[in-house]
Amino acid sequence: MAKYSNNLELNSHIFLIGFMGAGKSTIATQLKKMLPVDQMEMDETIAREEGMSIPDIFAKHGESYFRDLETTLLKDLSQCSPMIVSCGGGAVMREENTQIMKQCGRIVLLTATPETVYERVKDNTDRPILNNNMNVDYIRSLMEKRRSRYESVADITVATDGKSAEEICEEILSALNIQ
Ligand SMILES: Nc1ncnc2c1ncn2[C@@H]1O[C@H](COP(=O)(O)OP(=O)(O)O)[C@@H](O)[C@H]1O
Ligand SMILES: O=C(O)C1=C[C@@H](OP(=O)(O)O)[C@@H](O)[C@H](O)C1
Ligand SMILES: [Mg+2]
Repeated sequence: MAKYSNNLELNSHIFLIGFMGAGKSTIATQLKKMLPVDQMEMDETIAREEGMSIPDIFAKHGESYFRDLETTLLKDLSQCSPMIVSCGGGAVMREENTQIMKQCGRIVLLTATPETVYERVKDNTDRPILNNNMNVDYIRSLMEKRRSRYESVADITVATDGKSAEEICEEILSALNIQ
């Protein structure tokens, strides 16, 4: 693991994208251990700056308010030194957001099957979009709606089912030629 950390300078951000539960936050944390750069969790930053949780932001202000916060944060990020960015699963659905990401980083799509996603997120109540629809069928249908968007914006794609965080990171670094 440490083999990456001594001689590497990232020259652009690494944006982790993909459906809820694909493992973006988990993999960002693992990548941070392998690379000498900072990590940014978009949801966490937004929640901290707003002083309330993501479900509370959705409940109080609505989804489009949250989406505007994502865009503002990405604009700010584009001015920062390279880091590993764990995006919210819906961030790339907005074209403006994708343009910002493309200009200042590489986009890594993490995938997982609907069944895997369900198993990973079923006991969690932090995702307002799933809170009233926590079942495999709904996850599958929303994933299908988003799939082409995710695939078309990604520079590389890594499937995560049945893999450890370390294995996934090794695949990402290899595909990005970072070693
Ligand atoms: N490769 C993996 N194998 C098993 N569990 C995982 C894996 N990646 C993430 N998880 C688990 O799935 C849940 C959702 O992961 P998270 O990183 O929050 O996803 P995302 O940020 O994409 O929504 C967490 O409980 C996490 O521990
Ligand atoms: O897919 C989405 O629309 C969302 C994904 C969430 O992040 P994760 O993908 O990290 O769960 C969070 O940004 C918000 O609940 C909306
Ligand atoms: Mg996350």
